[in-house]
Amino acid sequence: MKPVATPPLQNAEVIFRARQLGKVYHMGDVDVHALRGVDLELYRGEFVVMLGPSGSGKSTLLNILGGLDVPSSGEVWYHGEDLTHAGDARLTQFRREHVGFVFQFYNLIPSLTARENVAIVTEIAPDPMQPEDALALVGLGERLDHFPAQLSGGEQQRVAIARAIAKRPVVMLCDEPTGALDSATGVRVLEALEQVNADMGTTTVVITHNADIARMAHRVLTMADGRIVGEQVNAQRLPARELRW
Ligand SMILES: Nc1ncnc2c1ncn2[C@@H]1O[C@H](COP(=O)(O)OP(=O)(O)OP(=O)(O)O)[C@@H](O)[C@H]1O
Repeated sequence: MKPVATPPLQNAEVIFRARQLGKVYHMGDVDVHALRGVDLELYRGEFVVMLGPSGSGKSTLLNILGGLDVPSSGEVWYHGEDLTHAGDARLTQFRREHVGFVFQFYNLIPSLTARENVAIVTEIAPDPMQPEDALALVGLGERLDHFPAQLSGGEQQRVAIARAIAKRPVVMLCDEPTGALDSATGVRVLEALEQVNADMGTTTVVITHNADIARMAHRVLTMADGRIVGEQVNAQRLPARELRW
């Protein structure tokens, strides 16, 4: 299949805006500067891949955008709302209603089926998808009643993606979603994320150490030493299923 032309982002709606974000962790006598002045816009519907060496601040940035952590300095805005000064209760509501997280390890509940793992989230969301529909979207419509132990690693990760999308989040934040998977299985997981991004218009950020994955992105951000040091817009995107590593 031919690479897909990337639509221009200039006119797209800004979902997140970060200004001079800093994050310092105090470890005893030592200050760890995880972020050192990050400026960033994320646009509605875009697929962003974030690269950078270990310790460069990728997870810290993602966690702040998703309301799991707060910055030490600077500001982060979600639409018109200043998240920097939102209280814990508001951040919890923000995460619950608007953010889908996917991590390297799937964190499924072993005693629940795929359908039940997704239903846990849909039961507390204001406008959820049916668990069956979310699982069908990631290609698991035939595995609804399987327990995690009866699913492969890639299938478990796709259940985790279904769980994240079932509340119809505005943004999907994915930290090394293929980090524990072999290449063929990882490609299948990326296809699921690509499908969600295309079908639902969910702004998607994927952190990875794998530079090959950057070829499927609209935009590639590179971090180093707590800063964004590179930005590249792909004129053409490669479909996930064409990726090899
Ligand atoms: N909770 C924490 N307490 C103390 N230091 C932390 C904490 N979280 C992150 N750090 C430090 O902040 C820096 C940035 O970490 P971060 O996890 O954001 O990097 P990363 O680019 O995601 O790395 P990796 O690719 O290895 O996951 C590192 O030096 C890390 O040790």
